[in-house]
Amino acid sequence: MKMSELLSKEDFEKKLRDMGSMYHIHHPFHVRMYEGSCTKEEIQGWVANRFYYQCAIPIKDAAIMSNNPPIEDRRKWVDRILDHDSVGGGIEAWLDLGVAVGLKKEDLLSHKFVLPAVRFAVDAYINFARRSPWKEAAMSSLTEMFAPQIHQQRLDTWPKNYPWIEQNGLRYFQKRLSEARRDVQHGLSMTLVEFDTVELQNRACEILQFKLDILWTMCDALYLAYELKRPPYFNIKDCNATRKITCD
Ligand SMILES: O=C(O)c1cc(C(=O)O)c2c(n1)C(=O)C(=O)c1cc(C(=O)O)[nH]c1-2
Repeated sequence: MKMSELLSKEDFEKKLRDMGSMYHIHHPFHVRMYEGSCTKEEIQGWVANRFYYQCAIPIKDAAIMSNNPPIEDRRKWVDRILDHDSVGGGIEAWLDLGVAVGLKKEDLLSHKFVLPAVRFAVDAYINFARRSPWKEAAMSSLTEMFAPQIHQQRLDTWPKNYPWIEQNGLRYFQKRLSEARRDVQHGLSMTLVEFDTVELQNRACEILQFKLDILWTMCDALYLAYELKRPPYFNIKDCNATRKITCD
């Protein structure tokens, strides 16, 4: 609901943090994953589809850089790109996760299992970063306020629930715990200072909702394809465009 009065910084932060009640950690697909009810194919489908998001993150961060933030912010933003793109960084760690769950690196890199709705949702994030003023695009990363909990949940439960996954594949989640907290410190302090009218505070909430929608929509696509077994064209005879996971 829209605010009609300017919130204090404390109340504005609380309002943003309260939106964590819509984080994808609560999506039924993630709940099943965390509880240990996912099949190997479901885990593989999630890892392969999420790789498209992983690849998009440094691209959207570069798009934010191209929209001319001040140098102090650019210096911090470079670290975000390196977190993912450097040698041994997030992209490589995610590829290791792929191998740990039984996927081939080349299949991940080809994005051949990526569902159309996942692609559209992730592309919407990149396009938003390209077209928006840098502060709006930067604050859209604030779903990361809620991310350490979801990474920790995986670290705590996957070894017990999915013993077939090689442990070294979980390095990505460990690595993100501190990186996400550092990103949030910067993104949140900027947002609390810069979004300083009632209109801007409402705009910030709208943007955070947009980002929550992207993450939730990705889970919806996974749920439909892997849990309900209704990927696109599932009812079309002999259709080879269903992005069915096929590996052994
Ligand atoms: O595993 C997750 O659920 C999850 C969620 C999010 C997020 O909330 O956007 C990110 C990540 N992971 C992540 O690993 C990551 O590097 C990241 C960067 C960003 C961003 O918007 O800049 N979000 C996320």
